Amino acid sequence: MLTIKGNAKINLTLDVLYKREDGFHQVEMIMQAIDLADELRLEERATGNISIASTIARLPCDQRNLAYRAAALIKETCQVKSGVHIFIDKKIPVAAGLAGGSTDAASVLLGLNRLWKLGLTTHELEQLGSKLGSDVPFCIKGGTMLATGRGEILQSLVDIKPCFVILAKPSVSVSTAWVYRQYKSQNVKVRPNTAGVIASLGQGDLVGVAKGVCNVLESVTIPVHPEIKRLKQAMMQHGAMASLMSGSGPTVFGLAEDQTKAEYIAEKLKSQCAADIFVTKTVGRSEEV
Ligand SMILES: C[C@](O)(CO)[C@H](O)COP(=O)(O)OP(=O)(O)OC[C@H]1O[C@@H](n2ccc(N)nc2=O)[C@H](O)[C@@H]1O
Ligand SMILES: Nc1ncnc2c1ncn2[C@@H]1O[C@H](COP(=O)(O)OP(=O)(O)OP(=O)(O)O)[C@@H](O)[C@H]1O
Repeated sequence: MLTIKGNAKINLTLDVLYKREDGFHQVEMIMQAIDLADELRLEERATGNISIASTIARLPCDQRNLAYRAAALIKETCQVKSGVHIFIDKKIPVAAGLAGGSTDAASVLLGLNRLWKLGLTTHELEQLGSKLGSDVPFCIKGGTMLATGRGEILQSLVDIKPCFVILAKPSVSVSTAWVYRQYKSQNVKVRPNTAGVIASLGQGDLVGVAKGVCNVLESVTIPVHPEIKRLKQAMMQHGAMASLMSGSGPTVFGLAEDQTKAEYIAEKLKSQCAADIFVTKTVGRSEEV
């Protein structure tokens, strides 16, 4: 038996460069692991079957679950006879822009590599992960990364100066595929200065990072769900250093230098906004096991 934690992510920047021939969009984004995490328990099964159970009733337990697909892929690739039962203690909101499914898939790849003693390198696990979804390779690596290509090509950046993260998840769900389909570059008013944010990270300049956060997918999701804009404004009004929609949305994150401030902002949001509110913090690569 093995237990493993899968961290959620936020996008500090997200730029879409162009639509590719394969239908995906070429992106450039700075991704950050956060401490909000699902916990997965993996138990080997001699029967050879893969099964899934979770704390969320509406999550599918078959091939539609990314964790199931990850187990099936690594089992087939490495010709493993054993099966596995996967229990997912779900803490990350679903369809929220926080890579909940992707991080479960990453945890299954990392966990089964250990449980089944397969000896795959991190790079090999990333390659398998990219077959499951664009965010999966980042979820395998964590920390602070520049992601390019369709999101699967990673370059380590200097870890963000540790800070607190307030998350506000409105009750709507957003489909990532739909958001990319609707994306039109002419509707984007401000694009991220990715190089500038990377320079701020390198200098340990959290204020510079906060000033630079920017996500072009807001141009699609906010017009349909204006509560995202209201949450962003409320975060700033109560003293967040920055606020932004994560990924394709709808979750909004805010950054705060200290825990007291983060909890103050969270309390204000809880009393004023219809959203699930969490306080968490950034996780650097060096802090991971
Ligand atoms: C929005 C982000 O979460 C930001 O980190 C990612 O770009 C999306 O990553 P993901 O959920 O792992 O996405 P995937 O499962 O690979 O793709 C879901 C759908 O989103 C669209 N998609 C995704 C990534 C990308 N670079 N271009 C796209 O157009 C594709 O239509 C795809 O069918
Ligand atoms: N293990 C899983 N956890 C959460 N969702 C899953 C899982 N497996 C499959 N799904 C499905 O994937 C869809 C997207 O959920 P997920 O939580 O991964 O979205 P997301 O946070 O927006 O992802 P991303 O930020 O990578 O685009 C949901 O409709 C859900 O039913």
